[in-house]
Order: sequence, then C-alpha cells, then structure tokens
Amino acid sequence: MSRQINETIVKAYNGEETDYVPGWFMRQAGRSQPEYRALKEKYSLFEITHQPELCAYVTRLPVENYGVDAAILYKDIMSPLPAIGVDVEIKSGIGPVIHNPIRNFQDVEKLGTINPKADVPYVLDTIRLLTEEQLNVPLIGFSGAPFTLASYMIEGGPSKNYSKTKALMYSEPETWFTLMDKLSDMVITYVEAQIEAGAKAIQIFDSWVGSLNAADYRLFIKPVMTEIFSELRKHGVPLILFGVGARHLLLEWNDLPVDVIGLDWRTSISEARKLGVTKVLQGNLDPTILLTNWETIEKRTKAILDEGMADGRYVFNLGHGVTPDIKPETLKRLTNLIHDYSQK
Ligand SMILES: Cc1c2[nH]c(c1CCC(=O)O)Cc1[nH]c(c(CCC(=O)O)c1C)Cc1[nH]c(c(CCC(=O)O)c1C)Cc1[nH]c(c(C)c1CCC(=O)O)C2
Repeated sequence: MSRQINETIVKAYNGEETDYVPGWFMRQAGRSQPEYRALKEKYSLFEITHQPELCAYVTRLPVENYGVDAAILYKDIMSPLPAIGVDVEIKSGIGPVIHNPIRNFQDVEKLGTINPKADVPYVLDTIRLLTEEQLNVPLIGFSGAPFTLASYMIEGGPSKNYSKTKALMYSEPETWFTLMDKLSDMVITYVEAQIEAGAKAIQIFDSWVGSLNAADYRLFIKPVMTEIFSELRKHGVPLILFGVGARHLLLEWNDLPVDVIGLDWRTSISEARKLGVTKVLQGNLDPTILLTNWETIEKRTKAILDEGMADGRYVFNLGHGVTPDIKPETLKRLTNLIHDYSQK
C-alpha cells in the first residue's frame, strides 16, 4: 500500500503558498506525554534512541495524538558526541553531564570524527523505518550547532552564563577554531546521513548562542555556520536555524545560507520583518501560555497566526520546547486551532 505523505510543511519551508499554516512543537515528543513517561520508567533516553522500533514509536506519538504537520526525530543534541570521544551522560533533573570536559588544545586534538553508519546506525534505521513505512508527514532531522554543543563540552554540563566557554573562545582562538572545525565536520557528516536516510528538513539548534554579542558572533561563529549551511544546502532540503534570546543576531542569521529562522517568544513575526529578516519564519508562542486557560491560549495563538498569515512565509511553532507540565489535550486542541483558523 502506498502512503500519502502530506508535504505541506516542506512547501511552507520553501516559501511556497499552502492551504493552511502548518506547524509542529519543539520537544513535542517527550516528557509531556503519558505514554512516553511510562516508557521512561524502564528506559533512559539513550536506551530508547538505540532501539529503532521504540524510538520510532516515541517520534510518531505527537503526530498520531495531536495531528502536527511534522515529526522530529526523538533523540538529543548530545546523541552524536560519544562517536567523537565525548563521555556524555544524561542525568535526570540535571541534563547532559560530560565526564571529560574540554580544557585545552590537547583535549580538542583528541576528538575524533563521526562515521554515522558505524557509530549511530540506530539513528539511520529509525529514520528509514519512519520515512519508508510509518509516517504520513515529513520527518525533521536535527543537530546541535557548534557553539551550543561546545558549551556543554567545555562547561561539563548545563550553564547559566557559559563563562568557561567564552573564556576559552576569547583567550585561545586557535583552540576555539580547531574545536569549531571538528564540530562543523561532525554536524555536516551527521546531518548528511540523516538526509540520506530520509529526513525532509533539518533544524540546527543553536539554543545558547544568544549569549554572544553580534560582533563576537561575526568573528567566532559566523564562519563555521556559513560552512555548515553551505555544505548542507547542496542536498536541497530546507534548513532551519533556531536559538533562544537571539534577536540581536537575527540579521547575522539572515546572511547565512539558511531557509528558515526560528524565533523564540521575545521577538514577534512582524518585529523580525521590521528588523529586516527576509527568510521564512517559524515560531513563536511562549510555551508558558499553554499553562493558562483556553481563552488566553486561543487569543494569543490567533494573534500570532494573524501576523504569520499576513506575512505569508510562516510556519507555526512554540518559542521554545514543550515543558513537562503542558497537557497533551492542550497540544491537540492547539493543533486543531492552528489548522482550522488558518484554513483558506
Ligand atoms: C537542556 C537539555 C539538553 N538535553 C537534555 C536537557 C535537560 C533538560 C531538559 O530536560 O529540558 C536532556 C534531555 N533531552 C531530551 C530528554 C528526553 C525527555 C524530554 O525532555 O522530553 C532529556 C532528558 C529530549 C530532547 N532534547 C532535544 C530534543 C530534540 C528537539 C525537539 O524535540 O524539538 C529532544 C527530543 C534537543 C535539545 N537538547 C538540549 C538542547 C539545548 C536541545 C535543543 C532544543 C532546546 O533548546 O531545548 C540539551
């Protein structure tokens, strides 16, 4: 039997007109879902991602339960790092903890390269299972970006101000750029394998790069991001860049060979346009709104959709990830609202 794949979101990412505004939610597969929490009693994140059938099930849940227009592969931005020699553990209640943090040039030199077929075969198997047999919407593949990955590798875990990361960047540029080069190679190879396996769009999470000012972004980050997107662009799938608190970097991002810019909730669609952003926009309901009453949720969502529809080159998402306390019923109702309200 041939499956009908609804490609609306890929069209929207390519800037084409669509019958309605498509959308998905960052972190849609995960802690907010009871089916997932039940699995989590038995398995860790890495145990789930190493089992393609199970990982595909978790990835599919939000598509089946909410009707979102894309699936995003269930795994973490830390997932490729063990392949290059990073000893990472996901600790519950903390997040990623790195047992061999980067301290100097020698630590960077020791990092290896990724061979996706040998190192993360289960990621590729999960993508193939989902895209060849199971999903009726496109699958979005993803990777962390070099700055955000480096922040965990250098700090040794989550951080408030990224001081070790920035100190290394400012004081040892050679070490920094060698690290950026190694991470750029990893991101490109890893994402290319995801595209080859069937991912129909790619989101690059540079969640924490907003901690740099624009001048430092231009100097220390823009070259590596240009390299990554220039290479990935050759594969013809839409490329999305997302980060938190990055309004001051939007024009730098707009220069990159990227198709879509993901906004957090601090900058509205129309403000981003006024600032001069020309890419397709994705975003940006504050996830916290989803903890209020339906009247508030509806009002805020319609206001964002009004801006997005007036603009025309727009895909709905949240301004950051779904938090564990958001109810599945709310996400289902929200998906219906987005589709019904924007239907032409
Ligand atoms: C901060 C953090 C990371 N990794 C982790 C944390 C801990 C704190 C937390 O639970 O929120 C650990 C983690 N990551 C993920 C889980 C599984 C449970 C869940 O959160 O739903 C767990 C326990 C899934 C994930 N983690 C991520 C995804 C993929 C993207 C998506 O689904 O949108 C998933 C399924 C991506 C991720 N992972 C990380 C970042 C910075 C990002 C980029 C998106 C963002 O800024 O939040 C690092």
